[in-house]
Amino acid sequence: MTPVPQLVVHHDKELMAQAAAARLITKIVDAQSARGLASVVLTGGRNGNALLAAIAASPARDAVDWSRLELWWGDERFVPSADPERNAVQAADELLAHVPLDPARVHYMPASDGLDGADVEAAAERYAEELAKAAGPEDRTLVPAFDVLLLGVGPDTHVASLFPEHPGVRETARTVIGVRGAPKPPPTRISLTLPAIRAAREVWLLAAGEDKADAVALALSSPGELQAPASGAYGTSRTLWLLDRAAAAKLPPQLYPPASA
Ligand SMILES: O=C1O[C@H](COP(=O)(O)O)[C@@H](O)[C@H](O)[C@H]1O
Repeated sequence: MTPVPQLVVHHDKELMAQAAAARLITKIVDAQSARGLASVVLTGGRNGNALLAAIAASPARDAVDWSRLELWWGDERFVPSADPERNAVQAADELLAHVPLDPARVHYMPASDGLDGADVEAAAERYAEELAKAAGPEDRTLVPAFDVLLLGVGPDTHVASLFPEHPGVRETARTVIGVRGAPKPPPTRISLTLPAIRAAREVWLLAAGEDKADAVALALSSPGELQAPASGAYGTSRTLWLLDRAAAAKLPPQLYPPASA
């Protein structure tokens, strides 16, 4: 059964990033205590980067055993590996370059100067194979049951690189796709699909700022994932929307959580 989304509304985007960082640190520490390893899927975008920066600034980051963290990406801009537009380059600037990760556990999506060159479909297939190898027999799909999968919500309700009415949002067979002609630049990207996203134990959707208010209201009024891809993103045990007041401003009153800080 699809878990009902839970909403937490913070006062502003800075507080939202700090609270999300505290939440993610705790989640990673708990997963490492329970299973030895934790796995997190990172997002790009302003809110995802603010969350990483807040982790970097938190003294509690030292509670994480960074060498026992598997990192994946939900999407990537298909540009050369050192291009500042890459989500991975931005994540390195904000956090990854400042913590002692095990490089073998950091699963970058391919870049356009990688083994497949400019062939984005082959690059997507390569990432799908890497995910499939990591999926254990206990996983019911071709991707691991990630502890937390982060998604920034775009102002048009896109998540990862799945855009409204775009072919990728209809994909049901593959776990990773090449995206061409994305409405947001750069046009060529790699993305997890909705079935891959839904293999995560917990999916956390991040949206802050007034430019996200329409998207949040639309996605949470269930118009369907074709029109609002964010509405099709949920986890097997929890779906959490982390918002600030500006992004929650257009939610219908029955959805607005009463006791958010
Ligand atoms: O292009 C992308 O945009 C979305 C949302 O970004 P935001 O800056 O509007 O929050 C992001 O989630 C995705 O990973 C990224 O590739």
